[in-house]
Amino acid sequence: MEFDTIAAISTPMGEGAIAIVRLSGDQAVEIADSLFKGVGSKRLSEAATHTIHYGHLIDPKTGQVAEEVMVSVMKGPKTFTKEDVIEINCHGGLVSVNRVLQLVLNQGARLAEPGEFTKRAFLNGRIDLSQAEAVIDLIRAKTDRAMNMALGQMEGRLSRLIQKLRQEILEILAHVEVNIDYPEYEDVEEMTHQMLLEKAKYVKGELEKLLQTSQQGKILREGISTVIVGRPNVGKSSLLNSLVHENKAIVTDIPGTTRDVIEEYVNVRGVPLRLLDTAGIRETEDIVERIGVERSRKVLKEADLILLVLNYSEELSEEDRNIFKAVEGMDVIVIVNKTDLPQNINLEEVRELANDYSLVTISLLEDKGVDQLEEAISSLFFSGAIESGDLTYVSNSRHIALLSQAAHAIDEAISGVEIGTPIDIVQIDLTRSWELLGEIIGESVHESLIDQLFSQFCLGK
Ligand SMILES: Nc1nc2c(c(=O)[nH]1)N(C=O)[C@@H](CNc1ccc(C(=O)N[C@@H](CCC(=O)O)C(=O)O)cc1)CN2
Ligand SMILES: Nc1nc2c(ncn2[C@@H]2O[C@H](COP(=O)(O)OP(=O)(O)OP(=O)(O)O)[C@@H](O)[C@H]2O)c(=O)[nH]1
Ligand SMILES: [Mg+2]
Repeated sequence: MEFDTIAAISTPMGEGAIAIVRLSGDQAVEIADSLFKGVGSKRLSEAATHTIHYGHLIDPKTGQVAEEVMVSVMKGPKTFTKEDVIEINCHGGLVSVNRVLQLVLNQGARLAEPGEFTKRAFLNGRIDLSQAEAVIDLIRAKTDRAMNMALGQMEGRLSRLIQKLRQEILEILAHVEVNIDYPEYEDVEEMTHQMLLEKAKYVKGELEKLLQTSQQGKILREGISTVIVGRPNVGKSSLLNSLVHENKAIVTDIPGTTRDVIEEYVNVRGVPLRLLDTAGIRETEDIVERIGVERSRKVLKEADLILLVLNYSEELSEEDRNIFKAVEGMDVIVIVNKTDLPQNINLEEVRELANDYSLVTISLLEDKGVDQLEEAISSLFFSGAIESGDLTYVSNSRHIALLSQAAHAIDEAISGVEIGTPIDIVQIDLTRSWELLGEIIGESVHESLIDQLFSQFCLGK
C-alpha cells in the first residue's frame, strides 16, 4: 500500500532525558538525511538498515545547528510499520523535541494522527486488528496481570485461536457444499450431517470456553467496579482513603458528608478495583443529600462487587437491613467498622444477614483488619485459575460481542441440522459465524470502525 510519510513525537510531553521523534513512510530516510550532519560525510541514505548514527540536525533556513541527536535508520519491511522508519533521539525538553518535529514537518512529513503508526502496522499486514487493539490495552494496563494479558494478545494468541476456528468452519462449509452438489446420495447426506454436527459442536464449545474467560478478562482490563455502601457516618469514605492510601474523599463526623459518587482506581494485591464511594443511604429531607442517595442506588445496580459497611458501635437499624436487601444476589463483602469503640452491634445477627458473604471486622481509625479485607477481595476474584497463564483471555467488549454472536450463529446451524432445516439455510448461519469471527481480527470490518478504534491511541503510537 502507498502512504505519505508521517511524523510525531513518540515520547510523553514533558522534561525527560531523551525524547523521540518518529517518522514512517517512503520519504522518511530522505527527510531525515536532508537535516542530518554526521561525523565526516556520513549520509543516512547510505547507512545500513537498523543502525543508529550520532550527529546534529541543521536548520536548512539558517544553516545553524538545531539539535544534537542520535538517529536510528530502519528500512522496511522489517520495521514496526513495515515502512521505512526513522527515529530521531533528541534531548528531552519541550522546546527541543518540538523543534525537531517542526523541522521534519517543514521538510515534507505530515503530522501523524493518534495511533497512525499502529494503524499502518495493521493496514500493511504486520499485525491484525485484535493485536493492534492490544497495543492500547498494554499502554493502559494498571496491573502486571493486565499487562501480561495484553502482551499475549499482542503476540497473536487470540488471533491464532480465531483463525483456527474459522478454518474449522470453512471445513464444515466444504462438507455442506458437497451435500448441496450431490443431494441425491443419501449416504453423503448422512455422513455430512454427522460430521457437520460434530465439528460445529466442537467450534461452539471452543467459543464458549473463550466467552467464559471474558468476565475475568474484562475485570483484568477495566477493573472491578466496586461500590462502598452503608448508612451515613459508618466510615465509607475512610475506607476508600485507606484502600487508596491517600486522603481522596472528605471525612467528617457529620452524617451525610459525601454527596456525590467519588471514583478512584486501586490495585489490591493484583486485583484492579474501580472504587466508588457513595453517599450514605438513608431517608433524608436534604435535597442535595437526597440526590446523592439516588445516585448511590443507581451505581449499586452496575456494581461487580459491593463493600457493605456497618458500624460496630451502633445497633443494626432498619436502614442497614434495607441495604442488605438491595444488594441481594450480588458479590458482597460485609465490613463491620469501628471495632475500637464499644460494641453495640449484634454480630450473630450480622452473620445471619451476611449468610455466605465474607465478613470482616475492622477499625479504620486504628488501621486494624484492612489486611483481612484485602485478602477477602483478592480471594474472591482470583481463585488460582488466572495465574496459570496458558488460558487465552478475551477482555475487549467488541471481541466479546462478536464471539457471542458467532456462538449464536453456530448454535442456529446446529439446531437447524437437528430439525432438518434445508442445508442452504444452515450454510447461511455457518457463513455468518465465519464472518463475525473475521471481524475480530479485522477482516471485513468497516473503515469507520477502524478509524474509531485507532483514534483512541496516544499521539505518536
Ligand atoms: N525505539 C522504539 N522502542 C520501542 C518501539 C518503537 O517503535 N521504537 N515499540 C513500538 O511499539 C515497541 C517495540 N515494538 C516493535 C514491534 C515490532 C517491530 C518490528 O520491527 N517488527 C518487524 C521486524 C522484526 C524483526 O526484526 O525480526 C516485523 O515484525 O516484521 C519493532 C518494534 C517498544 N519499544
Ligand atoms: N472510632 C472510629 N471512628 C471512625 C472509624 N472509621 C471512621 N471513623 C470516623 O467516622 C466518621 C465518619 O467517617 P466517614 O468516612 O466520613 O463516613 P461515611 O460513611 O463516608 O459518611 P457519609 O459520607 O456521611 O455517608 C469520621 O469522623 C471518621 O473519622 C473507626 O474505625 N473508628
Ligand atoms: Mg462519606
